[in-house]
Amino acid sequence: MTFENTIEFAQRLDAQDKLNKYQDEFIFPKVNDKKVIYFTGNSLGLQPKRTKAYVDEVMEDWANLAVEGHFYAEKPWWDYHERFANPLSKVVGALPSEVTVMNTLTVNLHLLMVSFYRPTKTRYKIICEEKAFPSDQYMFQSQVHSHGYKTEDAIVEIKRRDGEHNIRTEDVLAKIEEVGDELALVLIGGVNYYTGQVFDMKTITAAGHKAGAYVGWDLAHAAGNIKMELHDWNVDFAAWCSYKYMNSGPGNASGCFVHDKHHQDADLPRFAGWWGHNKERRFKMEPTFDPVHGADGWQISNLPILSLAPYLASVEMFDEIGMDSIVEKRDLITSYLEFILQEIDKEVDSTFEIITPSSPVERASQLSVLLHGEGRSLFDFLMENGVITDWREPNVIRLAPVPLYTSFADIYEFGQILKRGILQVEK
Ligand SMILES: Cc1ncc(COP(=O)(O)O)c(C=O)c1O
Ligand SMILES: Nc1c(O)cccc1C(=O)C[C@H](N)C(=O)O
Repeated sequence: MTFENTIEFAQRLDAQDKLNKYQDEFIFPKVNDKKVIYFTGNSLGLQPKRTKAYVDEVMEDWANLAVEGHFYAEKPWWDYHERFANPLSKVVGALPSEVTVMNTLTVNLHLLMVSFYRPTKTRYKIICEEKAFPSDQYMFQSQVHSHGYKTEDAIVEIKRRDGEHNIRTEDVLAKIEEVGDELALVLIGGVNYYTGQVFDMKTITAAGHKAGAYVGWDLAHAAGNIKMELHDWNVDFAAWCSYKYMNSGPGNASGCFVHDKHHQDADLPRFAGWWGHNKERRFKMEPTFDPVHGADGWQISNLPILSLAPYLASVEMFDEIGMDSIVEKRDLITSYLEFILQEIDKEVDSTFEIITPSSPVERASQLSVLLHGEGRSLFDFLMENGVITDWREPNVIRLAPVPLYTSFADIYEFGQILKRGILQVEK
């Protein structure tokens, strides 16, 4: 499609957009009495209007039923999490038994590493990406230390080549082969938080397995953003937060995937708690742990229903829309944003650079822009003028035109604000 940098063209795209009506399903903050252009759904998604009713329902049930709500609420709390299995499995390409919701992301990755990072004297290394999200780096360091290994020996980072912003798949595969028999685990962010690069999860997972390692994915920036086939790709485990593209609220519950080939493996260690115990016998208060078959068997505690309520509102919305429609609009609107950035660049002769891959296969709903010249003051200008982006050190702004609530007209308007900003900041 040939794009145009005009409001009329943007409005024509909006008129053809099947997801356009969903913008009205979300609550937008306002700046100067005008709803913002929200580009930070990769950090915290907007609040869907329907969420409040889900939370109110739990509050009402708690008020009216108290403890009886566990079993007699319209959506009983004791198996509330089972409502996620179907819709959430479709979001990540899994069998319903392979997904569960619990805890928060880093906590879940730690818990899954109890099962899938079991180093031996000879096979103890973890491969991850250079500059992984800091929480992942701290997690890797504390995991290898807890097993008695040294960071510099046990953690192998895949580097970017000099002068390049993204990691090449061939370099990931070469590193996996090089580490070979010493490799215990490959654990990478499916979509890199800083650059927005989408990794080739299928190929990397197969390579990790060929080397005899387990392969897991941190899907914080992937869930609700890209289409995945975790089951078919034979991924061992994965976890994601629900507060970014899945709009379930600040710091909210995490989703987990454990491949069904591991569900019956009694030798797989895990940290247990009563919510992972055989559902029929959970309230018999037996002394010996008998895990639920499926990802639910990794649960530990009685679930926080007030956290799950917004997440349920979200997965039901995703189920209604489907990942195919999201991906279709995502690719178009991301390309339109890229076009607008390039147009503004030509018009004002700026010095910014898009560091996200240009191939639609390697990117999703995020363009990261390296600000060589304009820097922090341009970011401040955008924020003051109702464009909510984020700043990541040393000098990158990330723009996520989330397909569920961003219009093509927003992208056009953003271009105009950006142009004004660059001209003003340069003065
Ligand atoms: C890639 C990635 N991993 C981990 C985290 C940490 O998530 P949490 O604080 O929910 O554990 C985030 C975001 O905060 C992230 O983007
Ligand atoms: N969870 C966050 C928070 O509570 C405050 C600020 C940022 C966050 C984020 O989620 C950051 C996000 N993971 C990122 O990609 O930068």
